[in-house]
Amino acid sequence: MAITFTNVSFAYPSGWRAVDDVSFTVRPGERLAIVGQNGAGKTTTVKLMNGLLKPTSGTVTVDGVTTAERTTASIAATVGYVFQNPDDQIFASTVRDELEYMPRYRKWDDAKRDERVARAARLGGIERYFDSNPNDLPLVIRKFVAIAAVLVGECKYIVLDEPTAGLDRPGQRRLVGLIDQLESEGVSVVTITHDMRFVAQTFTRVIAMANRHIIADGDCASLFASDELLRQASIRRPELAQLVRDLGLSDRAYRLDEIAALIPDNR
Ligand SMILES: Nc1ncnc2c1ncn2[C@@H]1O[C@H](COP(=O)(O)OP(=O)(O)OP(=O)(O)O)[C@@H](O)[C@H]1O
Repeated sequence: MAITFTNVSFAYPSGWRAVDDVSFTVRPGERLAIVGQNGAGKTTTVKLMNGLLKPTSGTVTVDGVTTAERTTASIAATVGYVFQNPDDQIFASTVRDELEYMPRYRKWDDAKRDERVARAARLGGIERYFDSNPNDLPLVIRKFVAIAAVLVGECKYIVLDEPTAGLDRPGQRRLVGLIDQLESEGVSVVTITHDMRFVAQTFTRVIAMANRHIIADGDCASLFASDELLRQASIRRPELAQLVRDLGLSDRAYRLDEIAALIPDNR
């Protein structure tokens, strides 16, 4: 059980090759951040995961079945995709209708619908907005409506495109809590992000992309330790990692607890 890319390339109809010979696997319950310069191919890569795009060459399999043989709607039951801009996703005139769309489409019975909708709304912290028109809600809440609408489904893999963009601190905390909860349930979370603080706090595995290719796939410490990889991917090292490096304490520490342990006790 996994999402597996094997030598995947993708060219848009214009002929522009956006992803070139990419191979990697996303395992159940894993959390993975995909980072890299603008135009590196990150969004194209995650759209290949849920069949929004199909490879031009190579194969993408979801739990053993190639996406080329499945409809996007059927893959979406396994791989959920939350758009960067909630307004590209939300279409219903109340939050309740938005969350109940999928159960209706899948013809779930009322008990299952109510249970899944209530859970998703609780995870997204949006219960009190059920009867609101999403257009009347602030961006932070709309982002959680979009996430909750995907969580209603029983996806084993969830893709979040730039989830922290536009989020305030409480929103970021809620997002991290939600990712923790999904991990505990064995759901994989794949995130595209430019927010290196979020990556450092929330992810252990990170894929860096540059110029259509994967240039690194491993732990955050290894990526943050390499000036060359950061340069190629146009990524800035998180402030804490840079600070401990400048102080000569460590090349690999980047989390507060690790850094605290490195500081000599001067009392
Ligand atoms: N529909 C399209 N038709 C043609 N080219 C496209 C299309 N969508 C994206 N591209 C091009 O493919 C390349 C990769 O785009 P992609 O959106 O995957 O990059 P990205 O890494 O997600 O970038 P960003 O961080 O800016 O979102 C870019 O050069 C982009 O201009």
